[in-house]
Amino acid sequence: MGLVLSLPSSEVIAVTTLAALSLLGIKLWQQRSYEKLLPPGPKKIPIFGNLFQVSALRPYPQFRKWAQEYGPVYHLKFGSQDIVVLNTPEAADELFVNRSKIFSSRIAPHVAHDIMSEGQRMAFLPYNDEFKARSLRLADPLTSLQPSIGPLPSRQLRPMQELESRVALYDLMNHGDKSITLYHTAGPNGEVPEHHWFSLIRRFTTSLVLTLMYGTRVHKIENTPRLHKLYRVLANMTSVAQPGNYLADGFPILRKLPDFLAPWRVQARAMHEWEIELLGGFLEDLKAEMKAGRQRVECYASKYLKARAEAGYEDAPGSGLTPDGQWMKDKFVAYTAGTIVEAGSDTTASTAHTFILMMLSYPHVLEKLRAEIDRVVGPDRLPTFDDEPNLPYLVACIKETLRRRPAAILGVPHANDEDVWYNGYLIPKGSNVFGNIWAIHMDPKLFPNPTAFIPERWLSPDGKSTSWGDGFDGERDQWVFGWGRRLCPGSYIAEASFLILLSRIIWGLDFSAPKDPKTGRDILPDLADEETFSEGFISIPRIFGVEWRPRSEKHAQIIRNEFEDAQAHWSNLNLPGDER
Ligand code: HEM
Repeated sequence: MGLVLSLPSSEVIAVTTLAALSLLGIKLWQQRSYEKLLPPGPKKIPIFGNLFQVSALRPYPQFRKWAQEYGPVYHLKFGSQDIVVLNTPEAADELFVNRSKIFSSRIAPHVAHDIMSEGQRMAFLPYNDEFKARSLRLADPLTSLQPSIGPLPSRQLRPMQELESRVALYDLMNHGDKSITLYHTAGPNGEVPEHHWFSLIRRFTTSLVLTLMYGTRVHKIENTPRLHKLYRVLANMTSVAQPGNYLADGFPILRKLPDFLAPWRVQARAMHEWEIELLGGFLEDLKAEMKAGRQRVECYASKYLKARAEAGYEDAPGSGLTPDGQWMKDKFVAYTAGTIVEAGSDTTASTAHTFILMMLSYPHVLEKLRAEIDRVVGPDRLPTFDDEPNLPYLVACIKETLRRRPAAILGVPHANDEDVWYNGYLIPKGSNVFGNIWAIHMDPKLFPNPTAFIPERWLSPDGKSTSWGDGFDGERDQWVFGWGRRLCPGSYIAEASFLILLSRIIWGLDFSAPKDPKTGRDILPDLADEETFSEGFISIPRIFGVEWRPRSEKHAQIIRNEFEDAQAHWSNLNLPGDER
């Protein structure tokens, strides 16, 4: 017979309680010791961490306050998700650039990526084989878009930027005062009315990325439901993907709930159907035209489909990669090209909107800029890309706009594939690591008087040159396009768009804010008020009125002639002409 311990029941309870308390004590001690290894940060509450201390849709003001309190790096917890925030260029360069092998992944937002995008949205892809297959194919010299940071391939788009900017200039000129005489209100989700001047600049940026990806253009704004849907898809994505917006992102355990207890899943699936109708529609149209033998301008998607067909995958429906892991199937192609269309449209357009707001808010800057452009270009022709070396103040004004109000205000967080030690702190594997662009751009040690708009801060001491400063490591002096291997692949395209569009606007058009009939003062959004800008991880200006007119009849005539000439080019390129 075995030994049977027979303790009185009160003793059993005492021993069990003691054991449980000791275990809990050890666990808490381990937890405390572990927490001491992490970067400093605000106090966390059990289970939820810091989730309720920050606005899910407008986190950047609080992220900046914490940067001022905790210094170069701090740690947060959103549910079970570790969040690490880097607040100096040195910290971000060290992890995202010098240790890019480890810090180039993403923690995909579960609801936005896994469900709504069926795991196919490129900007959220982890640094895995799918990402690399996508990148390698994009890097193929046959395709139009170079994947990372090379300035040269983006030049292929310049002829289109040159032509499309003529159309934008003509549109703004003819738009006249519609933005102020018609009373415009944004839609319930911030939708921009099609008659508003914001739409005219968006048409320019969207048309460019559509040409690049699908070989077609946006030749009209009215009655283009697809165009309007594109912006709704984009706005929806930026709010669904915002970290902290869905509990299921921070608490993986909730993902096991059945549908009837997980309304977000049902919603996100419906959003997927709604998105793919648009993104897949672009691809299906192109395929149909290719099958019918109709030629579009060479573009990324047509080259990709041709190359894929030659490799034996003419039809490859579905998500993910082909069985050999080499080629994207249709949904993946649609999301890849679609991501570039969405990533390249509103970020660039909204920065141009912000630029106009800055010019109206700082008239002495506008005066100085116009004097530079008039001196270099004169009244007889439009500015061109060749003028860039002689327009340092323009480049400085664009950079100051990007600094003062970066569109992707907290960037897109990276994730680390291993535990990492930095400055004596542990950054746990799988953290969501933010480069706090907003705190860096607003740091008075780097940018004295940071809320003021001072283009001169970017000029060389003799005032004669400005570099874009977004190249490789050491040269960088602004961080609006992110870091390392995930650095924005469209940065050179965006800069060229700003250069050609904004130089032409300043050259050819006068613009002013509407006046308050009572006070006679300009009605302009307040730059100090966060509500001037939208919520979501792309934070962009809400619509505001501007009156547009040509600077002189001579300027107007040149703008009309250049627009007419562009129509001939569209026809030669087999692209639709502008309908107004
Ligand atoms: C003012 C304009 C723009 C801004 C502020 C901007 C900003 C950014 C930022 C901050 C990132 C994340 C970088 C990182 O992870 O560190 C990004 C990624 C990306 N951008 Fe841009 N961008 C702009 C224009 C464009 C344009 C014109 C295109 C396409 C033609 C584009 C395509 C992309 C793509 C595809 C990604 C995802 C890259 C990846 O995940 O590897 N962007 N952008």
